[in-house]
Amino acid sequence: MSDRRVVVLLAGGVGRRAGAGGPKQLVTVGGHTLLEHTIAAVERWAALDEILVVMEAAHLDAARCIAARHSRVTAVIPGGAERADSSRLAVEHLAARLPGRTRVLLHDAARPYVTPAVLARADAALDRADAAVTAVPSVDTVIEVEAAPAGGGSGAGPSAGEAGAGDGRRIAAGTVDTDAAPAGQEPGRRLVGVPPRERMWLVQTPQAFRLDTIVAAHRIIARDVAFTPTDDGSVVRRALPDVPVAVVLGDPANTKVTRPEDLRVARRRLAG
Ligand SMILES: Nc1ccn([C@@H]2O[C@H](COP(=O)(O)OP(=O)(O)OP(=O)(O)O)[C@@H](O)[C@H]2O)c(=O)n1
Ligand SMILES: C[C@](O)(CO)[C@H](O)COP(=O)(O)O
Repeated sequence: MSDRRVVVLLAGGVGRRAGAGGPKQLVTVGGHTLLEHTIAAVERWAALDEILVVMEAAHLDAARCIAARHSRVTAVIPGGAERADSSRLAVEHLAARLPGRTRVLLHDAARPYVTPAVLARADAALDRADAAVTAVPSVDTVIEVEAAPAGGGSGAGPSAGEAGAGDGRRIAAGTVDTDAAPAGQEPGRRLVGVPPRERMWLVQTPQAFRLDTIVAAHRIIARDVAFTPTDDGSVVRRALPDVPVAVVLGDPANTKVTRPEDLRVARRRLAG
């Protein structure tokens, strides 16, 4: 019998950056909520067995109402405070009833443009690895930045390619939020490093794992309070350094709805 394939849709965020006044996954775009668009996109993958939805706790009823129209959604469970908490709750929920060999694809509900081809590529990677992420090569040069010293200091920072000052004030990946400051009032930042572009890929979801691997990894990092992962591949990398995390080609079109402009684009891309 072939392995069961479960897609976990992570919809446990509150959507602060999208500025929609509530979780963006419940915003209606082209006649359907973003969550429904993502469920429908995942349902187009022929190999799918089931979908588990993780929803922000205050909006469980709305998600369950949506799920009732999709027979392959088997449960809607509450998420946690951080994305990694939502992932951990999801995989623990699955581990309570499914074998360790189950193929689990964790996917952002905020990525409604996912295609069957990308889901299939992530899934196929599990034939040769226990963990795999989808990613695309960066077409832009990636820079590392830190907050500029008070007074705007343009002082000489480390040269291109160096790791940076490491003074603890570096802006962590994922926390640089240009929406945080009104236009024209950008906080001062300076360039401290330019990693070689050919090594820079932008990680996306779906990310695919054997259930026993991702459960073990999340149990380990749940005790690692110094670690604040922004995706599940990095959870495996940190918790189980001997487990290779395969990288398979994602899709530049599989973007994440994060900011208000992404919702405007979604209205065009997901129209009728
Ligand atoms: N505690 C959390 C936080 C996020 N997510 C989900 O993970 C994906 C990426 O999260 P993000 O884009 O950060 O969404 P929000 O947390 O809603 O955004 P914000 O940080 O702007 O509040 C989304 O599908 C989101 O719903 C989750 O399941 N549980
Ligand atoms: C998992 C992810 O989509 C990979 O790019 C991303 O890290 C999610 O970030 P978010 O801040 O939870 O949207």
